[in-house]
Amino acid sequence: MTKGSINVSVENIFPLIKKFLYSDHEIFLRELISNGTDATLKLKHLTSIGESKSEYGNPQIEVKIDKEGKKLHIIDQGLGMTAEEVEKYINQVAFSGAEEFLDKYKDSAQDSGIIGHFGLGFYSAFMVAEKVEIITKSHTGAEAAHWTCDGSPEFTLEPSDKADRGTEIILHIADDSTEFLEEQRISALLNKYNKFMPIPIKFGTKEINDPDFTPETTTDAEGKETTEPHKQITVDNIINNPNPAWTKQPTELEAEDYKGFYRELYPMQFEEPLFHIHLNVDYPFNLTGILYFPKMTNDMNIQKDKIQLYQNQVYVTDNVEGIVPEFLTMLRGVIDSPDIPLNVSRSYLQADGAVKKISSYITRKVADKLKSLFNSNREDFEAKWDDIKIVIEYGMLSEEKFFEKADAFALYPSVDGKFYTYEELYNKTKANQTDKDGKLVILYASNKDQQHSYIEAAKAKGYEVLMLDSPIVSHLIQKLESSKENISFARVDGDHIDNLIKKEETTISKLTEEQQTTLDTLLKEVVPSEKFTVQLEAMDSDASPFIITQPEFMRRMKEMQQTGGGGGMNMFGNMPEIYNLIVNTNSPLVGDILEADSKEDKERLITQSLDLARLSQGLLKGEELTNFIKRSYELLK
Ligand SMILES: Nc1ncnc2c1ncn2[C@@H]1O[C@H](COP(=O)(O)OP(=O)(O)OP(=O)(O)O)[C@@H](O)[C@H]1O
Repeated sequence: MTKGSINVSVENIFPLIKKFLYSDHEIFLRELISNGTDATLKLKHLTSIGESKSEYGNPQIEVKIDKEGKKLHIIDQGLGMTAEEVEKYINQVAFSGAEEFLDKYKDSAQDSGIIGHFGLGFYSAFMVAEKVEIITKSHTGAEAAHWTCDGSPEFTLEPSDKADRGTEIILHIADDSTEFLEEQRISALLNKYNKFMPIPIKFGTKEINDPDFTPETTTDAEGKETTEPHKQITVDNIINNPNPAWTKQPTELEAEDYKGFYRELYPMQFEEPLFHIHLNVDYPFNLTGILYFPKMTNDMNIQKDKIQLYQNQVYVTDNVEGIVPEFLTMLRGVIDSPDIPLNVSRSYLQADGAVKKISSYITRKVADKLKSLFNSNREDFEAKWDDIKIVIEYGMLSEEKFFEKADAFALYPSVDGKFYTYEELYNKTKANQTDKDGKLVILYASNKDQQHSYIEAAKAKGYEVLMLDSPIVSHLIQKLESSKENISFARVDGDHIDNLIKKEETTISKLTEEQQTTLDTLLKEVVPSEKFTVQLEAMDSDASPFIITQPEFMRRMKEMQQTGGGGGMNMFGNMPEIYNLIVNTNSPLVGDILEADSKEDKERLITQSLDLARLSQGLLKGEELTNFIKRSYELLK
């Protein structure tokens, strides 16, 4: 037996490991299973190139709980270690790794974004164990070795009679970590970290129906049929799928396979994804993965953190911030890359060149996929638009490259259910909706019911009205206005239609200057000035007499503030709601107001008309609405 002291400068490293890695104790299992997987894959490689005489076979990794003995076993059939290798890799190399890790992250240990992202390896076992044993037999056939360490720098190393190739790690679970002797806890951990690892992982056994057994049906004397019960057999409970869909080539997979994998990833999700994007690149970095577009609501916040990040099929995190462009964090799926540095902070990640390349590759790939979906089946794409627009619009706002590419597939639906690309929209509206200054005005609505009368007024002029209702639409409009030449967007209820798209011809007012002054004075007496800015306009005589509008600029700034961004524009959020009241001086009703006999009658007509205008904008509520209805009944008498 060899006794020795692990060569460390810290007197006793284990309490430190425990203390600093407190929040992430559970990762020990992932680390040990990863080591077993590495050892197995290394052996596979050696046997394939003839460097090992050992028979590779069908190796698996077994996790076993010994509740009474308070032990947890992790057993692999990988290449194993000789006593010299244990001495070298465990006593010297691994330990210096652990020591270095602690040295580096002692101060930032609170940042659990760092901890748990590898680097600690074998010694993470001491986070949960008071004593650890390694019993290992090398594939070379050398005598097996038995290493024991109780958490102090002292260890023992002696020969063992282990006959079969591979390594068994035995953790004597510490009193404060007995949760790791619970089957459910281990099962949940395996499911979280090891669900897609490349070597089968056995955790206990399970009963299944024997697939080779066909139950016989017998008929008794009375003609009654009885079928034998199914025969149950006990099989290994393999907790992982060693060949998940993303590790395969897209050509090997059918649509059904992608859907199946989605269900495997999100067993609690009953809705099917809309479509998938298979990522597969090996130069200048390695990355595979499958991203899914789920059905999306207009709520942007609740759906993040669904993309899982793996490194060589080992689960790392579901926080892919910085690696996946933000707008795509609303998607689901997996990304697997050995090239993403994991034991560094998030801010470093964002500055890392390789990571930036990965992020822009993903953006490009998503844009290409969307374009091809649009080109190959436009009808289907249009049908899905409502569910995907939030991601696309958000992407257009946040990634310039995506904005450029999205021109080919971003859609602008009309209130009549037609869908235009930007180019189509431009060509369709250019002739009719260009104003006298040569600017194209694109009209839109956000609510078909509320803005019905305004939409109708625009349509009566032959204008096209878009239906734009996602929460970030004001940001998107702002972006489009600044990137496209000579266009502006106007919501249909922003002003009277003739003011939204100003043409040369002006309608002449029927009222004299004097009558207009009288009207203006009258209106100002009745209409509360803190709520409405009165504006006299000579319009078609059959257009509405009173119209309430909200200026585009003000409304948009307020909306942008509500959905974030907008820098220091907080002032808009605090501004009271103020509307324009447009009075059509050519309307017969306005003539009637001027000619009414008494001042009382004049005021009554104004109040009634104002209330009707407010009603059509959904602004008449509460007591004012009650009074309006009362007054209207009076008029009918
Ligand atoms: N189950 C095992 N079978 C064979 N060798 C092993 C096994 N576990 C550990 N080793 C050896 O011990 C070394 C140190 O392991 P450790 O987990 O500390 O670091 P690592 O696996 O090299 O890196 P990482 O920090 O990413 O885990 C390994 O590189 C390997 O040579």
